Amino acid sequence: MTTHFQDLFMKLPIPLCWVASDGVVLQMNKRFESVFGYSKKDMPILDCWWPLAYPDTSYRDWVRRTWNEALALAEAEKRDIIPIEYRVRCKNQQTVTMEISGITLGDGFLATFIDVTERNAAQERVQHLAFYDSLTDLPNRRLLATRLEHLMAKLKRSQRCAALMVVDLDNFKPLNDRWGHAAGDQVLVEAARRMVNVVRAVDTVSRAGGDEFVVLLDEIDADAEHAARVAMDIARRLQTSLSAEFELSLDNLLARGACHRGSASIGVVLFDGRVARTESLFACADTAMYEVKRQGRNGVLMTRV
Ligand SMILES: Nc1nc2c(ncn2[C@@H]2O[C@H](COP(=O)(O)OP(=O)(O)OP(=O)(O)O)[C@@H](O)[C@H]2O)c(=O)[nH]1
Repeated sequence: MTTHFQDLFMKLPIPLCWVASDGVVLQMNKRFESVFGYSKKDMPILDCWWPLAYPDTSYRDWVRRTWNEALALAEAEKRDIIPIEYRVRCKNQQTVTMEISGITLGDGFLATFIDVTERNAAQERVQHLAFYDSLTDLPNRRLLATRLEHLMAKLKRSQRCAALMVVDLDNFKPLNDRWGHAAGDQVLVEAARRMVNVVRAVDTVSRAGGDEFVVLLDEIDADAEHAARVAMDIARRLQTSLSAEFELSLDNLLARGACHRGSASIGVVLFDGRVARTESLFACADTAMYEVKRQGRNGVLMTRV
């Protein structure tokens, strides 16, 4: 390298590492050392880099294979090394996600590194916001709809029954009015936690909005009578869990020992893979739930489509 380019190489604000074809690390720039913490002392040859950067052996094998393939392709087709994302362990034990690419240079290659850790985390946050309720962290309507579609496809094959429940908390507005919105929020979060504890991991507890939740019980049984008993049993357990006292532990309320005794009205619909329109499930469960409200709240009513 001429002095001019040597200077440029060392000072460029992205990590760079130049490796010869025999695996000798010819040079890394300052940014490489500051980002990863490794210097030429740590990695005089490329073989030292792999166990440092990728301590997990199976992940390391995958990285080496994909990197070598990308490098071979770049050499064969005389073009840049295609960028691939790798999780790299730094010397300070932190892991960063890097988009690694580069160019073939001389008889070796020059690797370039772009830190995509933050970008990926932001994408995950956006993705999460699109499918989960921000208060309770439960799946939202959108994710519920997707899960219901998958379940319908499964039920068509298995010929089993499943159940959908609309769970609406009773007298939630007076709670908000008396103790404030933050206290109401706390009850919603706790109600969500309790419901999740009642159902199986394959089931879905989602928040439909306000104080209304929708619970989807995945495949229960092929025998409709037995499935109905199981669904009713779970609905009753949900009802019981929501009737237990809610402690309101907000700072300003603690002194007053505030608590809330809630209840819920639950409409259940049992169905199988023959249902043509999933909207009808929501309508049936909703109607059943409103009937419970009409009869004085705090109850469960089941219907079938
Ligand atoms: N704290 C809190 N309140 C909410 C939220 N979303 C909706 N609400 C309130 O929840 C209440 C729900 O209304 P309703 O279901 O009609 O009230 P309810 O008293 O439970 O009536 P019943 O269901 O007939 O027993 C409304 O007062 C909304 O303002 C929220 O995210 N947090």
